[in-house]
Amino acid sequence: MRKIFNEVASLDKKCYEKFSLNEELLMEHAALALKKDIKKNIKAFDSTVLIVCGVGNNGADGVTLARLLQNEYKNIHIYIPFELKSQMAILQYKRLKLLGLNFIKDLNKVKKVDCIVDCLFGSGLNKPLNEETNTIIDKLNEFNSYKIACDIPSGIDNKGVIKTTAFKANKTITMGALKLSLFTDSAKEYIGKLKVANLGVSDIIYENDSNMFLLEKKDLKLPFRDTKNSHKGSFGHACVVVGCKKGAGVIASSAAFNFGAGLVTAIVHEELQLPYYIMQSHKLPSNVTAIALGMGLGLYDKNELKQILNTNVAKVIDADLFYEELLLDYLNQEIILTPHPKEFCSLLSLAKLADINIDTLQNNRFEYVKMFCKKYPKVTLLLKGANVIICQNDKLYVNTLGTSALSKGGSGDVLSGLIVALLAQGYNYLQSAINASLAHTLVAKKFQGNNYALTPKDLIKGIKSL
Ligand SMILES: NC(=O)C1=CN([C@@H]2O[C@H](COP(=O)(O)OP(=O)(O)OC[C@H]3O[C@@H](n4cnc5c(N)ncnc54)[C@H](O)[C@@H]3O)[C@@H](O)[C@H]2O)[C@@H](O)CC1
Ligand SMILES: Nc1ncnc2c1ncn2[C@@H]1O[C@H](COP(=O)(O)OP(=O)(O)O)[C@@H](O)[C@H]1O
Ligand SMILES: [K+]
Repeated sequence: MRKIFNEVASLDKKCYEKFSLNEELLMEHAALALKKDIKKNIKAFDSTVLIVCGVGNNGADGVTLARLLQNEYKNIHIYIPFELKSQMAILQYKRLKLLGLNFIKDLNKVKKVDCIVDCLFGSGLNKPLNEETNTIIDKLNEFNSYKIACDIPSGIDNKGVIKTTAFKANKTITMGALKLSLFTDSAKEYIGKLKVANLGVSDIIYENDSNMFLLEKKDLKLPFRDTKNSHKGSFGHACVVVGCKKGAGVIASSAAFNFGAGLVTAIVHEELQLPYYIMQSHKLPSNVTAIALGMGLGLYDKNELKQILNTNVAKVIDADLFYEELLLDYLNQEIILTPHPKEFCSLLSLAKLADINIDTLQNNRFEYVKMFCKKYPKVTLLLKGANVIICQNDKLYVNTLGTSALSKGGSGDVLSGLIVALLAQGYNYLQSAINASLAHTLVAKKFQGNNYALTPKDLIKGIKSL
């Protein structure tokens, strides 16, 4: 996993004050990282590279890049639509002028471009884009070129919100370290592949401590069975409470069994047609080790619910339970909650933390997650979305590995099943949420069929061979 920061200006400052680097040095490295990626992806000398530079230091990165790319390609077009403001941009521009590079005045005259580098705005975007900038960005997005965003796609603000439009990158090369603004659901549409540019000192020196992390494939710890002298009881007994919408519980049960739970029982009111390896019972078995509850619940007897919730074993809570006030009684204990944004809005309202709509939540996902986990530090919260956020107390993790193939009824039920399987097998709450989420998203990523075709069954099948 990699550390994520709210901002990196303080990390840059540390480089200057503690390690005697300076702004020019960092910028040269920023531009070098951009150059390296372009050289790797654009091979032919005959190519055209368009560098679009804004008024601040993001623009200065672009101007510096233009200098480094001179004579590397036949056509380097530099487009500076507004008057430069930052001292570094003015200095780099002066150097560029002396080298005699090609500035363009009218974007409409550019017909074919192999690579576009967006250096309009970076971390300094602090107000809505004006009409002219919107038009420039929309025009850039129309080109069928390899598109790189310098630091962050222009148009995404420092909270990760897109007010009007944003540059749609194939790759974002972010400077120094990962910033939280890169990981909102809406930013995911624009970021493309994400790479961190080294600014001249190693990560260990550049970065400070952080409580926020980006999850990576290599973080996944599958529940491999290392013990030889084992029996089914060694891997726990997961119980899934099946509600009115029975499919949800059936999917979760099946996912749990396939992810290693030694025994799985579906808690049902009436006998269902289930895979033969899933047991059925009207009440919780005495040797239950973990419970999944809430998915497809519908109307359910409150006393029965309380009885299940009062059982002293690990639990993952999903879906309909986020609309039940009685859940509040269980939030001061260790428990995993897996709401999607609408359910989380309900939860925030029940907890009297906020009365907000989904848009407000989506524009402030990290803030609300942190606020909730501050009030309930024992809860492990997994907020679903294009980028999943997992938070416990003051530690926050982001999983960006999911794809829109997962935007289907039943995907979340599979996730609950995976989580309860890991809880049953003895993973702690945080590790259960993290590893189940990683497995869930990596299976979707690996899926061989068309991305509209993934079913819960495919997900469960994919779990077998991750
Ligand atoms: N140590 C550093 O400062 C480093 C900075 N680097 C680059 O510098 C960038 C940050 O530079 P800046 O802080 O100058 O910020 P930006 O280059 O993102 O832009 C800030 C400038 O744009 C103006 N502005 C903001 N929003 C606007 C809007 N909507 N419409 C019109 N003008 C607007 C501001 O008034 C300011 O003049 C980073 O994203 C990164 O690319 C890198 O070179 C690495 C080192
Ligand atoms: N565009 C997307 N990119 C990545 N993951 C997604 C996307 N859309 C949905 N998901 C994931 O799919 C799952 C959907 O869960 P949920 O909404 O609870 O569905 P259901 O209740 O029907 O099972 C979540 O884990 C969510 O993060
Ligand atoms: K940019």
